[in-house]
Amino acid sequence: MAPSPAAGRGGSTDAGLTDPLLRGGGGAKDKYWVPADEEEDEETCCGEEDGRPPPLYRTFKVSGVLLHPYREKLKYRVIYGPIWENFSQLKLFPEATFVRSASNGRNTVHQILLNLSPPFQFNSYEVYQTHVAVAVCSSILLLQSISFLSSLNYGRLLTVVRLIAVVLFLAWRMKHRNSDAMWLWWISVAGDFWFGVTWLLNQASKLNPVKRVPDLSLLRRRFDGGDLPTGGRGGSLLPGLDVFVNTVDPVDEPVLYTMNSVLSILATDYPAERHATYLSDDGASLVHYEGLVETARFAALWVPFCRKHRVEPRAPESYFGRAKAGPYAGPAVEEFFADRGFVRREYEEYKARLDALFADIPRRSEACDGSANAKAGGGAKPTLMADGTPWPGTWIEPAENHKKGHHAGIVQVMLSHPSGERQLGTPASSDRPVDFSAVDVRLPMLVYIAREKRPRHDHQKKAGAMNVQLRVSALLSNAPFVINFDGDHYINNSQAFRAAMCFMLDRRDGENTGFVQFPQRFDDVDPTDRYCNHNRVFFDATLLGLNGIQGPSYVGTGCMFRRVALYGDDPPRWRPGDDDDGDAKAMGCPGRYGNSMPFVHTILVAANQERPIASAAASLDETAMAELQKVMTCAYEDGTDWGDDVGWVYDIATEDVVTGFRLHRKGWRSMYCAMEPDAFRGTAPINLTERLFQILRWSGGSLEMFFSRNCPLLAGRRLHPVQRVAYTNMTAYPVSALFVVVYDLLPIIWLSHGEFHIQKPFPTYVAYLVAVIASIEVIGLVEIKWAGLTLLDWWRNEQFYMIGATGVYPTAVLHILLKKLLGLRGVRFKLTAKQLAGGATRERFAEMYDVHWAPLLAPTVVVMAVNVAAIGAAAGKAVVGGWSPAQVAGALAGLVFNVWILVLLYPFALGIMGRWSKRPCALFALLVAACAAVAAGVNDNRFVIISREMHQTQPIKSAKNLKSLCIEADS
Ligand SMILES: O=c1ccn([C@@H]2O[C@H](COP(=O)(O)OP(=O)(O)O[C@H]3O[C@H](CO)[C@@H](O)[C@H](O)[C@H]3O)[C@@H](O)[C@H]2O)c(=O)[nH]1
Ligand SMILES: [Mn+2]
Repeated sequence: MAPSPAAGRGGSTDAGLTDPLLRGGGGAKDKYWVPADEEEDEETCCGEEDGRPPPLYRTFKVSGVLLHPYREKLKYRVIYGPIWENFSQLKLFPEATFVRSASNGRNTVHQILLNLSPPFQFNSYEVYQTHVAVAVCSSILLLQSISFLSSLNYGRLLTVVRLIAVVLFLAWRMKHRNSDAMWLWWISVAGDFWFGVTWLLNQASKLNPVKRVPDLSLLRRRFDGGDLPTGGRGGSLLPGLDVFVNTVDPVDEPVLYTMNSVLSILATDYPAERHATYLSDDGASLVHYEGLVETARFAALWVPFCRKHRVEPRAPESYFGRAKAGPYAGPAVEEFFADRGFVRREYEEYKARLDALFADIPRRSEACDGSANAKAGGGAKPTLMADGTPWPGTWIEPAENHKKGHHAGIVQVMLSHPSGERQLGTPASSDRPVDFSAVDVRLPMLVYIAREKRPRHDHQKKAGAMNVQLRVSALLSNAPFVINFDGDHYINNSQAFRAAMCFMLDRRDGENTGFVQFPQRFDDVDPTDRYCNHNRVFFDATLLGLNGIQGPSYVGTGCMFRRVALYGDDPPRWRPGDDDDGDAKAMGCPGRYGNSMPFVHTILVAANQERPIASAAASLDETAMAELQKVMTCAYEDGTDWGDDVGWVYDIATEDVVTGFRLHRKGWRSMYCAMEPDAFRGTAPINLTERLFQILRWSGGSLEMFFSRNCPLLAGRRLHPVQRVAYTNMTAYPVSALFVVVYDLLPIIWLSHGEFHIQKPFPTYVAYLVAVIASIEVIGLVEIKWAGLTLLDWWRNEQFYMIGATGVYPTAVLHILLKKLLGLRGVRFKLTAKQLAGGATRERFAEMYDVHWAPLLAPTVVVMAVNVAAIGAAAGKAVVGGWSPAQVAGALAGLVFNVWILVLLYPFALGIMGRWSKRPCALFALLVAACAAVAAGVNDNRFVIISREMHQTQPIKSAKNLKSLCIEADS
């Protein structure tokens, strides 16, 4: 049974945090979601009575979409059923007023009036439950008012309608092979066909969106106390979790972000003895190492402070940076302000120490040349650690064995694994006026890793780094689950790990769940999201759609994995035979995993979810250290399956999608987990060029995947058929851009030939186009309704598709062609530089106004120029050309097209204007001037003569017509 709301609030005494609310896109938008019964029916008939644990999450499906404009006051009817034990609970929800109730014997129906004013925020579990009820009742509302559509949502209906329109359109085009240039006609028919097919593929994966909402209070009761035989405090039974954080460069990826990410992980609400954090530093820089030392020290204050006052979010930079703090949730409000003040001052000092590292380390090394210098050999000045010994990683002054791409492997346990018992802190003292005598002050394990790098060895970027983390963590803590973060992503909701565990531990499909993906969310994007960094259509619509099939794809960060799934194990559902032994043998085969026997032994153990983590870490003797060093070497993976069937996948710019795909292909399913407040947040590139390089990497990587052995079309039968369709579309999409570019450049022909028709009869063609394009937009609008998005999200998505399609995607296609035909390198993993959030000194979003020229920008500039020219020429000809009304109409249709392209490319235009883009009217003026210039150019002598002589006697019909007229005029 679903828990009663009371359990949600008071159920757990120890952490009693407000259960974070399950993202619904906020308020009334969720009226489109109803509880799904098919997964639940089993559970509704048999609760705990038959000895099986209740489910840890609930499933919701889209029911239908109200197309009428959003109304603030809606009448809902509420079913009195499993959701509430008692209707009086409704009063917890102040916006609800009771109207009346009626019963038919089976169900009691309550009618309530909800007054939801957007944006509507949920802040307690009870309100969420009401929210669920609202979803239930809105479906009834829909059933009554639009019964015909009750089972078929509008989106699906429209999809069918559009499909028919597209088929008719293509049939009509094939029947009327009539154009001013047949070769172009063929290209455009091929393009239309391709657009139709890819649209259909895309739509297929969105037909059954599903939302799943974890039940955190139930998880707490079952695994943290309450219902447990071990009972209460410290006796958590949650499984172990290894957390991976990746970083490369302390400048391009500011150390402060990375350390905030680490702090938010150390302080998260998960039993300290059950998780361990591994920071992988691909630059092997001393700044990261010493920064982590400082962080471990500061964590001793920060983590207990977060626990004591139940602070959110637990990354100090964003906690102290928030303009408005959330409501106080802890038990010691009287001490809060003093404590906070103290911690804040300490944080400022800690930040200053981090900053100082950039000056201190060079100074330290400068100060003592002499002996250490000579010892190191090679003449280069060594970079010294705090104790005066040379740093084994990269040096400021590069030297053999101490430079980027060439250095030894380093592993260092910064915080060792804590004991399983709660450990209370000390009362306030003079040097630390914060009372921790009632707070558990244990810190989880923290490890620094810099893998070995050798010249002429492909280190496989992020995927390589994570595979090393996987092996090192196996030897140290070997948790059955792992979660990975990019260095700039921090935990924004301390319940996130628990939410993901609800999916992993659920009795229905938990054991077949290979990974749980959270959506990516970003701070510091400009308010209008000029470059579509939030990418909401993908994260909130596409991934929800996939969630209804086999699960969302892996998107690189904020994703929890089952360790054995990464090792290439089969999900239980697909394991051959009854005995797990055969499988176990394959799993333990060293050739596959490399020749570290201690590592191979950890593999079978990793499947055991109940085992507490990290006993090994306590006794790190020399042999253990040697083994750790061994699994970090470049040579370790030679001749093994690492990067292929084991771990994160290599030789591709987007390790993420392909790794998730490999798991899906094995038959694992994945789950999508969105929460309110957002589980994790990171930074996004808001400079146009950085952003374009990012999507170049994504589109190039996708194509590479399509043309590799990981092509979705080649996968076996364990991949769900619709999931296969979705992956095909997800990897082949850049190809469409070739046709988009052709269409966008069509005005060239028109400019050079005068009037030109790609398809005749032209008016019918235009009518079809309008219908086909309009319907796709309407479907898009329906989609944003159920996905809970805004018009702006959708519009930016449209715009950015066009920007990508004009320059980036064709470049990606070119890359892959060169790679396949000439064996050149494919798209590379270029690190996305992160801007430091606008401090007092820096202008906010300064990066957005920086113009970095790159060849990648050129094609889009050409497309813009061509369309501006077309507008100008049309204007010029219309003024002096003496056109017939039919011609003017034709030109107007063309004009609409040109303007549409320009409107879509508008953010790009702003991007290349740099600082001028702060005054967008300048752009408009520029456009008018450009048009006038082109129009004047068109207005050449010949043209004037024709228009003067032939004025109104002979309309110019086509290029040929024009030529003959010229001859006439000349003679
Ligand atoms: O040699 C390398 C290069 C990169 N990284 C790390 O990889 C992460 C992602 O790199 P970033 O430049 O921030 O890429 P984004 O474009 O922001 O990344 C998106 O796209 C990537 C795939 O292209 C995914 O891996 C990421 O998770 C996803 O956020 C960062 O933490 C880096 O530190 C390494 O560890 N080693
Ligand atoms: Mn990133």
